Amino acid sequence: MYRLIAPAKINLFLQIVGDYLPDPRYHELVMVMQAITLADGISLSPLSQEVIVLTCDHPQVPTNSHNLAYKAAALMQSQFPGQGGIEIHIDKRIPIGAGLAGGSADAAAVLVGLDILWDLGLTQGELQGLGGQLGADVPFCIGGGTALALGRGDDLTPLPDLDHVVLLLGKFTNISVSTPWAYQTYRQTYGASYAQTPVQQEKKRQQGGSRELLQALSQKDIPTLAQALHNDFEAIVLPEYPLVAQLRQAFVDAGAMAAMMSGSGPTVFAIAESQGQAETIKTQVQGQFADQGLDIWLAQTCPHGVRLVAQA
Ligand SMILES: C[C@](O)(CO)[C@H](O)COP(=O)(O)OP(=O)(O)OC[C@H]1O[C@@H](n2ccc(N)nc2=O)[C@H](O)[C@@H]1O
Ligand SMILES: Nc1ncnc2c1ncn2[C@@H]1O[C@H](COP(=O)(O)OP(=O)(O)OP(=O)(O)O)[C@@H](O)[C@H]1O
Repeated sequence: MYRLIAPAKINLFLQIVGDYLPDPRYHELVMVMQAITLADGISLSPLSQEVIVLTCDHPQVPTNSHNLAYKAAALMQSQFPGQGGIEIHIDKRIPIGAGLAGGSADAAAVLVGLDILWDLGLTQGELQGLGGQLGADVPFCIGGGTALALGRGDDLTPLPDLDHVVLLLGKFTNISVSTPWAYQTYRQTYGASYAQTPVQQEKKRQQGGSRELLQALSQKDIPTLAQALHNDFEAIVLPEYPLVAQLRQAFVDAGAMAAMMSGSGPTVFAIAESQGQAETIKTQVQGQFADQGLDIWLAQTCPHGVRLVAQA
């Protein structure tokens, strides 16, 4: 049995530039993505029959072919036939529909795990190419760390690692945001202002503010990086979910360097100066939203993606 961990991600920067020119169903993005220590556990066991059996300890996660981890196994079976079947178990720790790429992380873990189990010797680039067939976030989840993500979000350039920056993550139990809804709503609201040509897109990228964040990152200047956090989705998610906006402000009022929504939301992450300060902020903010179903996790930035942790 092979056991892997599948780190979640947050978006330190997320700019929607316009339509993704080869395929206008997608959006052209500028993102800085960051793996974090909050991670799912994935167990893989070979089966002699060419079947896929998937179980998960979370009732809301589908255990059929709608599960992204199942899709990853089916893709690997189609690309590399004759390797037998696989039993997958997911210990779900990443909140669902949270903007943390929970499904994408699990899919990435299945790709990496089957590459090892079947001794395929695939390169990271080949694994990321397979991941891109499953979803835009999957390629990043394979290698993790810190990366600039352009195009659909799967054109990745590794960036200097952020060393164990202390984070708080906050999500209301009864609020989940569908990523397709977020993009559709963004397009309905702002589509008229999309950059239409490659020249306009490049100008928008240059003026979007990512340069300041990338400079702070290269200098490991966390306070400046904190002020350069950005997420275009906030403009449509925060008005729809005022509690999320209040949570973002509460983290800052309690002393966090900065707070920002991750991905299409609704998780809000905040940067703390230390583990101790994070504990204090957590207690204070938890008290402010008592009885409103707020979960808060402590985590850190993580320099890697999927990792094999045990082999039995
Ligand atoms: C919001 C982010 O999580 C930020 O990291 C990602 O952009 C979303 O990545 P993801 O969930 O893996 O997205 P996919 O599963 O590939 O696509 C889901 C839907 O999101 C929209 N989508 C996704 C990525 C992208 N660059 N433009 C889009 O418009 C498309 O309508 C697509 O049908
Ligand atoms: N392995 C999985 N784990 C969690 N959800 C999954 C999985 N496979 C499929 N899903 C479905 O995907 C939907 C989105 O879940 P997920 O946790 O990936 O959202 P997310 O974190 O917002 O993703 P992203 O940040 O990539 O937009 C869920 O409603 C669930 O039905």
